Amino acid sequence: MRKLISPSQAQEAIFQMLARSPSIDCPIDQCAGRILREHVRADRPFPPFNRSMMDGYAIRAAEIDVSGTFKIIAQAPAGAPELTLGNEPSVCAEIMTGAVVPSDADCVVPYEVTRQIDETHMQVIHPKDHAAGDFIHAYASDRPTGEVLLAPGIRIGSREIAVAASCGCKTLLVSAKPSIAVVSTGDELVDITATPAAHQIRRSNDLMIDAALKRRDLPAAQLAHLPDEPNACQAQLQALIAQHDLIILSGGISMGKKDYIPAALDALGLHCQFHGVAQKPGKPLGFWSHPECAVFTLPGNPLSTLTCWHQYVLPALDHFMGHDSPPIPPQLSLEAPVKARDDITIFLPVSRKANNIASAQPANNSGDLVRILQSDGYIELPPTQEKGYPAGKSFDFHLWY
Ligand SMILES: Nc1nc2c(c(=O)[nH]1)N[C@H]1C(S)=C(S)[C@@H](COP(=O)(O)OP(=O)(O)OC[C@H]3O[C@@H](n4cnc5c(N)ncnc54)[C@H](O)[C@@H]3O)O[C@H]1N2
Ligand code: MOO
Repeated sequence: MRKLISPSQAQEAIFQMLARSPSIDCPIDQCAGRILREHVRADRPFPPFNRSMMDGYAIRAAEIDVSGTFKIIAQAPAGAPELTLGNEPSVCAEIMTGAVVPSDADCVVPYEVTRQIDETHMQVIHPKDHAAGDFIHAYASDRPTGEVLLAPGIRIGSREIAVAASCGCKTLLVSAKPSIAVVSTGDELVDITATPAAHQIRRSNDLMIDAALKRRDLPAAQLAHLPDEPNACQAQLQALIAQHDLIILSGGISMGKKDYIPAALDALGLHCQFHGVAQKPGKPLGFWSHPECAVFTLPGNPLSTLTCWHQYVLPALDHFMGHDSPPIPPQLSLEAPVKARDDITIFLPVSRKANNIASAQPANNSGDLVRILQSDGYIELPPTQEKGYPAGKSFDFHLWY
């Protein structure tokens, strides 16, 4: 490990070195969850005509007299071109929701507030209750033609799909998904299909990372396992670096005699941006870069891997994809006093209770992956000379994926 840097310096270093994903055209029905890389402008006004908001009658408001009676002279269904009421006074058109309001009408009166007199006449029950503009979604009142409706960098959800579809976008320019390899290391680890011997454990970090990536719609292109043997480890890493944009590796990066990863990455010509962060868990976190590939080395203890994935890899993926305005983390306030450190940041697992209260759920240590089940996420406790924080103090909360 090198000189420890702070969590914010680590994040800054990652953002500075990480390239941007290229943009690709994507069919609109496959864009949900992706990051937009173009401006989408209104190709016509929103709405493109005076749209009736109710089923009822289109009238001229100034013609409502004490009798409230109108002659029905036309039908204006949705999907029919604009019509006019003409010169005859006190006439109306029967109109449907979504239909174009006749050019010389200015008010829509819903059926519920009228009474049908006969086949061709209706009466407005309370004549004084209606005015010009009622129940008309006016032409261009939402947005004029040419206005930017969607800007680059946003995550596309159902609302954005609806707006883009309304503008006639069959495809959208979005960030290409990176090819990601998730890599585990360590001779003590066996595949879940194998029965572990007494000295072995089943591999779980790789599946944990892949599951979190899948929730972000970025499944790993490859899961690989490296042996604790320097030459094989370096050769396999070289092949992985050649094939993928990002590598998320867990384990083999602290100070053990068989922690070969840092030396292998150095030997392969990658540049170590940092190795060692003043935080717990996750102190041996590292980041190596190369023009075509970036490697996150997450400490192998499961809670360290999980926390570092959330704190560093997830924002880095957003940055890589061009999504630069991730949501501001909610603040939770401590239910009871907690211990902190004066030299390092603590990421403390907590459960989220009503009224945004954080209840500490510390693990036994960062190898305890079962206790994490009782937490909903973690809060970030910066270093403090007091070595603790009182009940009621608020901190950024990050939900587990
Ligand atoms: N002398 C020092 N020793 C250690 C330091 C240190 O600063 N000085 N840091 C400690 C910290 S903090 C952590 S965290 C760990 C991280 O070590 P590594 O990244 O080298 O991880 P390993 O030693 O390979 O594994 C640690 C632990 O996690 C288990 N593990 C690893 N990968 C997986 C996986 N894919 N699935 C499930 N479990 C996994 C592994 O079996 C070990 O038990 O180093 C401390 N040591
Ligand atoms: O990074 Mo370690 O998580 O303190 O065991």
